[in-house]
Amino acid sequence: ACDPSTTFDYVIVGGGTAGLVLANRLSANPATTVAVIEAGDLAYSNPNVTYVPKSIAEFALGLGTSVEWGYTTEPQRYTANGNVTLPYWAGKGVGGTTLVNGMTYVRAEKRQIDAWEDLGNEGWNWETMKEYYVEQENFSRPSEQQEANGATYDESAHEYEGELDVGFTPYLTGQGAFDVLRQTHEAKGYAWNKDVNTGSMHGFNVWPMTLNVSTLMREDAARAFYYPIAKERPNLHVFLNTTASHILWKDSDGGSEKTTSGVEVVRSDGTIRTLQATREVILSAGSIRSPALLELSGIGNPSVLKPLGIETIVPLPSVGSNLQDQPANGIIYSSSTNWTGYATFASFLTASDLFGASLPSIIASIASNLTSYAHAILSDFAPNSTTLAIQEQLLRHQLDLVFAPTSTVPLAEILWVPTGNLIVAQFWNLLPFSKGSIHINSTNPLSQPSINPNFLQLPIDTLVQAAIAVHIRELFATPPLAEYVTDEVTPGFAVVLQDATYTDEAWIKWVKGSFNGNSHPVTTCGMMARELGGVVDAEGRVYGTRNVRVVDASVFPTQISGHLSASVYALSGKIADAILKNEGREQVEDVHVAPPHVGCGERSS
Ligand SMILES: Cc1cc2nc3c(=O)[nH]c(=O)nc-3n(C[C@H](O)[C@H](O)[C@H](O)COP(=O)(O)OP(=O)(O)OC[C@H]3O[C@@H](n4cnc5c(N)ncnc54)[C@H](O)[C@@H]3O)c2cc1C
Repeated sequence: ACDPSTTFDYVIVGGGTAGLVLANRLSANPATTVAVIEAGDLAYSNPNVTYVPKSIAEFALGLGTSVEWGYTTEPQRYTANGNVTLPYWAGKGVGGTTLVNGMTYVRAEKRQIDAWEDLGNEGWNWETMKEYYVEQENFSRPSEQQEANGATYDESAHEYEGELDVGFTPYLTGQGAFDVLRQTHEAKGYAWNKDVNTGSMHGFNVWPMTLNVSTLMREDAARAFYYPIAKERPNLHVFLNTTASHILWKDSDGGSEKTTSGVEVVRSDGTIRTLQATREVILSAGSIRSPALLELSGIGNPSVLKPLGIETIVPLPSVGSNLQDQPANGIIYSSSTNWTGYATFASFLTASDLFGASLPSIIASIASNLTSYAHAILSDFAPNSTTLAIQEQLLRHQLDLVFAPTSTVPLAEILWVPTGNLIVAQFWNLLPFSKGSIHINSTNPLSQPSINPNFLQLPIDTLVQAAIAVHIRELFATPPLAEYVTDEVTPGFAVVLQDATYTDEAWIKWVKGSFNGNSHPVTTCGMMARELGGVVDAEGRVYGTRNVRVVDASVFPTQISGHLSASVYALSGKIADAILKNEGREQVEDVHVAPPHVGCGERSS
């Protein structure tokens, strides 16, 4: 039976960062019906969401509340004691992880987006992504006072009439902090970067945030892409507090590719319902839940599905594997100044900055270890997820891209946070080689999948983290910054001797004993050539299916040096256009070849 209230052209699972861009674009045509299924609720006037922090103590107030899933990782084998579990954050509600994130708006490095094309993704390069970064943005120019505190920008890198509000925090730390940090970086040979969002990220910069500078509210995905259109589009329906359980398949579709008919969902009262999709089902449930939903629907690695009694519908062995996330540590100094405000200062450094004259020997060492790295990755994956040759090829690609002596791709990020009588340098290896996985461990769609980022699996990643730490110490010892600090609080010279080098055991031990995860998971449904272990093609279509896509951070072919949301929005905008283009093509074919298709409660033309 065809019930218009449960039948839509497109069913999007996940009303988050990617899902709401898609919903917005696909429902622009009033004749197209779109359903969004969201496990959480609206957070329109939730103060934990809307609040713009005045100091780091107020960072992301929604974490640990109802707008956050509250995941934890599997025990992390490569930590100091080998069994630490870490909190793993993800947003829940209309707006997704942008309800709880740090609001940093930083795109990516040009060369690393260009490299997505090398992995079998035709048309994915900086120029094509840039169109969407720019088109979506509603950039607010900084005030004179903000400029004096370091908030600068390149006019040509931005758009001023898009939907996504971006601007500098009105609480930006003053007290000369910008000049102190800038001069210190320049003294060490790291240039000041006037705008981190031009595709050239290198150096020291002040980053903008996803916020509305007039209303002083967080700009989450719903404020940008859903609330402004919600009332005027009866063809767009959001199912709140509704969790998708699995994709439904048509029995026979006359082809080798599987065709979906919709999605089964569970409402918060436990009732089960079906939403039909006449065109496509699009998973935008994020890097944790999109691979889980594929597995619950029979798409994945048979060695994961079979023990759970799930029939393999499409064998795609790398679903859930290739997880890449970043370990983060913090170095803290005491300061004689009492710092106030919210700091948005960051430095992005390359492998050549970190390793200097030792870079050739580091490259040689990584190159000679590639096979053993690939073995280590393979041994932590589910059986037959990938092959040694594929993992070696992917590692080689990363090595060439990131460690080449002339590479511009940032490997390290350092956030500088002067706060109270402290200056904190929070830092992470942006592009670790280690790989983890996310898989279901139960057929219950409501239970948390096993999340294993495998932080610091490969020793090179710990070494990079230690090399960043050494650089931070050098920066703290360089004037003028040196004049503003009194002592090292963390780790402290008693724990790691002042002159310890990055290979020193004390650094390695401290990094492994004190890191946290960044909750920046990507590549669990990687967009890559199928031969490389890709899960989706260059338009987000799941291999082996006719009308199922994944569109969210899980399809990033690689980790990036930017913060993820800007690139998730842009990626989603680009795939939405591909879907619409395809739709246009099909409609032309309908007119010429087939009788006009009038479905259930949707297209009438
Ligand atoms: C603590 C934290 C800080 C961060 N800071 C920044 C930052 O400062 N700047 C930045 O750019 N990026 C940041 N990020 C990363 C960035 O916000 C995310 O990577 C990005 O928003 C993810 O977008 P997505 O579309 O892939 O998933 P999400 O935005 O997470 O959307 C997925 C949606 O799907 C829903 N869902 C999941 N499963 C189901 C299901 N079965 N049925 C129905 N709905 C479901 C979820 O509830 C969610 O709403 C941060 C992330 C975290 C966790």
